[in-house]
Amino acid sequence: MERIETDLCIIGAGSGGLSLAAGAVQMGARVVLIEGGEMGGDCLNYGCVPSKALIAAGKQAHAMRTGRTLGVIPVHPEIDYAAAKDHVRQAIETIAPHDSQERFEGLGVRVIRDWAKFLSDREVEAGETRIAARRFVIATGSRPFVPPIDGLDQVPFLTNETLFDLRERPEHLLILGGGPIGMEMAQAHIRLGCKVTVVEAMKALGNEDPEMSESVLNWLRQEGVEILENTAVERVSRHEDTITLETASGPVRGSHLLIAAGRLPNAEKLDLDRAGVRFDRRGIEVDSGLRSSNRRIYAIGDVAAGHMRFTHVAGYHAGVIARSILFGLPARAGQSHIPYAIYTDPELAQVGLTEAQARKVHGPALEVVRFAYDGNDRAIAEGKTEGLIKVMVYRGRPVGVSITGAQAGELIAPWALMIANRLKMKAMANTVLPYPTLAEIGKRAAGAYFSPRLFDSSMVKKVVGFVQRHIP
Ligand SMILES: Cc1cc2nc3c(=O)[nH]c(=O)nc-3n(C[C@H](O)[C@H](O)[C@H](O)COP(=O)(O)OP(=O)(O)OC[C@H]3O[C@@H](n4cnc5c(N)ncnc54)[C@H](O)[C@@H]3O)c2cc1C
Ligand SMILES: NC(=O)c1ccc[n+]([C@@H]2O[C@H](COP(=O)([O-])OP(=O)(O)OC[C@H]3O[C@@H](n4cnc5c(N)ncnc54)[C@H](O)[C@@H]3O)[C@@H](O)[C@H]2O)c1
Repeated sequence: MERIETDLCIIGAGSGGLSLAAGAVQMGARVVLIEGGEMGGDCLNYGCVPSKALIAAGKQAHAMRTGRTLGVIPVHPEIDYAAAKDHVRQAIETIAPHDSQERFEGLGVRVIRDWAKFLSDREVEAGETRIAARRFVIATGSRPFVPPIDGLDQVPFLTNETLFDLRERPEHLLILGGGPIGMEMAQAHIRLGCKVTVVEAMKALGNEDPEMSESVLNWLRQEGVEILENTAVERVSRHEDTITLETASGPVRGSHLLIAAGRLPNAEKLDLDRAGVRFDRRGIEVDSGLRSSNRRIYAIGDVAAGHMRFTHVAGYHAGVIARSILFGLPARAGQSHIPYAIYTDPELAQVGLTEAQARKVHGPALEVVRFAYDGNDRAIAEGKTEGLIKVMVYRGRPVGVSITGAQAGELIAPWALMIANRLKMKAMANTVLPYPTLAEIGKRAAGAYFSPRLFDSSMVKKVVGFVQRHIP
């Protein structure tokens, strides 16, 4: 048994753990990084990267089937599903060196490839190594939640951990769960020539502003995705090549089943009770500085309870605790400035409060300004006029922005900057943007905020009248 003493021991080499390890070692800390599975975690191997690569393949197929309004005669593309998966693999392999053991060892990190568990609040064991550290960081991520449905254990099903290895094209993909994973994969698969049915127990994209999610769901339905909402699955069975989901409104049949019903934190196997770290089904309990119930042990990313589960959040958490661990400075992780996007087509992006949340917090003083894509020249030129931005403004500052439409994930960026830096709406209105760009949609929303103040104001009219009459 090898024994190591170090400044910082990080468990999990995914989005959070890798960011922290790279930063900490380059700032002079001795760092041990423990990874039991694949370097790069969920995002690289089973999440963001493969899903976005498959979405790109679907987009390409969709472009070939559409375009008549632009004068391009649509064709029926021949889909090679296995080759699309080759593209997925290629994308992962291209990015993998950046997250690799070799790269981190090159930076000076001691990387241990095994599963870690706590022996006490000062010591962790991983395979044949015991690590004592001044601080521990748990960055073990999450895994798919598989609901306890009668018969499911007898039926082969896919999750995000196996879907991207599937090489035969599903004839009819059933998706249990209409969250971001379910809807992104539904659209990618319908575009790659599968039939797709989503069965959602409550409301699909139910965490989003309903006006925004409805627009995305309508689009998906138009493309042929069947979305059954408020539909509970009572039993699952398989007969030969057919999987059947029994629901109150009748059976739903398909050839493959993807479970996308939410996530569970990877916490149980860490023997956290030995370290005095409290956790529950939502994850490891953390304070505003991401410290667990044991102040020497932090939790970041998907495993931290109550925080949004995104790659950029895990990276942000790494930055927050680096300040506290490396410099002993106070640091807290906020949520109100965190943007995200759902990469359906059209995309859905959000930062800060939705309209309903903002109305609850700010009451009648809240102003909501809107601008539709069909008023943007670039959107018209490209035939992408489906979409909307809504900006929730309180006392001259945006407190939330929702966008659906082409490139919503890109268009949310300046609003994330505005909210993170508490900029006022005039910062957006004062910005000059190139014409014709979709980015002007944001500026037009800021214009919609100022227009009534400028154009409906008797004071403004008086001042202008005075200047015109009296100033030579
Ligand atoms: C299909 C899908 C699509 C997604 N798309 C996006 C997207 O487009 N944009 C976005 O921002 N987010 C997306 N996400 C979410 C994103 O992947 C996660 O939020 C992110 O990976 C969380 O990072 P993390 O560091 O907390 O965990 P992970 O990246 O999952 O890393 C955790 C690591 O810890 C390791 N580990 C676990 N237990 C132990 C142990 N006991 N010992 C040693 N190692 C251990 C695991 O093997 C894993 O490698 C997606 C997720 C999925 C599933
Ligand atoms: N673009 C992105 O950034 C992106 C993409 C994919 C995933 N993610 C991350 O991964 C996380 C997980 O995504 P997800 O879609 O699995 O989770 P989710 O929790 O957002 O959605 C799961 C859905 O499944 C439904 N559900 C649960 N049990 C069910 C059942 N028995 N039958 C039918 N429906 C059921 C829920 O009502 C919910 O709508 C997200 O929260 C997000 O943070 C991000």
